[in-house]
Amino acid sequence: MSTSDGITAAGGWAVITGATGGLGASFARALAGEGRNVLLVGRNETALDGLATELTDRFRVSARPLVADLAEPSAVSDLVKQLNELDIDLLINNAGFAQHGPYEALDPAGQHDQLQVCVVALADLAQGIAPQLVRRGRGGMINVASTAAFQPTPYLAAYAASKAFVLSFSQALHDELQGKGVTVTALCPGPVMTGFWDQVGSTDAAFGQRLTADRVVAQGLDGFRRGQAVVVPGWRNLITAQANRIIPRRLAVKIAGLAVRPRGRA
Ligand SMILES: NC(=O)C1=CN([C@@H]2O[C@H](COP(=O)(O)OP(=O)(O)OC[C@H]3O[C@@H](n4cnc5c(N)ncnc54)[C@H](OP(=O)(O)O)[C@@H]3O)[C@@H](O)[C@H]2O)C=CC1
Ligand SMILES: CC(=O)[C@H](N)C(=O)O
Repeated sequence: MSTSDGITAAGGWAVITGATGGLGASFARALAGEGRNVLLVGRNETALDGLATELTDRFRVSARPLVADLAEPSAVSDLVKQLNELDIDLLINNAGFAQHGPYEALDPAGQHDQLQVCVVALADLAQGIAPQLVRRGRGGMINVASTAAFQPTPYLAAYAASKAFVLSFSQALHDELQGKGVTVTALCPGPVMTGFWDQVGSTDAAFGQRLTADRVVAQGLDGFRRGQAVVVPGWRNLITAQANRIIPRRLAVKIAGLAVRPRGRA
């Protein structure tokens, strides 16, 4: 059985990082609902087990939980080895989190982990599976960036920079791999009310058009199937992203900082 994007439903696996909730769980449900086998990666074993059971029962697919802390370089290299023992068609590089606030007040270990998860692990996983995608000449990856990728963002400085990396990296890979039958898409959501914001601790930085996780995922998968390099769900988010490419960068930074500044703090 083969789906419209050429990804084999029977046998081929989709790997979803950050599958324990939010966008990742929504990707897992959408893909399993199409008959894909799914490998669910995250740290919360109970949540992964629960989702794997749900997907197996509902959709009669294989759903495997895989516990890994992507802030740990050795866990990422172990994961790459495991991925190469499977027939992977699709990588959803989704795990990530943000720290918000005045830079000097942010937890240094958290900042370091944020870069490990959002940048280093994402790039290592992409490179880990690229050879098998190219060898087969089909499938691809969706790398989850953000509307924060389009401009430097005060109070989300490292997070926005990490998402700018994801956007640039994905656009470059898209160009390299499209001639080899492999699609790479950067998905750039605006605010989605997931556990992400509980982890951030406030919604002060939730700037832009709010959409549900299911809608963001549906648009991401649709854009991927159309071979798009970049998907920005929501027309208002798309206009803001485009405007930030046109206006002077200094002005874009100022506006972003005003939009997401911590309320009630300096
Ligand atoms: N929500 C939003 O407004 C937006 C989100 N995004 C991006 O979307 C992606 C998904 O976020 P969202 O679903 O909203 O947030 P959630 O907090 O709901 O999900 C984040 C996922 O990332 C996983 N994760 C975090 N740290 C690690 C780690 N060290 N190792 C392994 N997995 C980890 C979490 O799993 P666990 O805790 O089990 O490890 C969880 O499954 C992120 O990359 C985020 O930056 C982009 C734009 C807007
Ligand atoms: C500031 C935002 O809402 C952004 N899309 C994100 O959190 O990644």
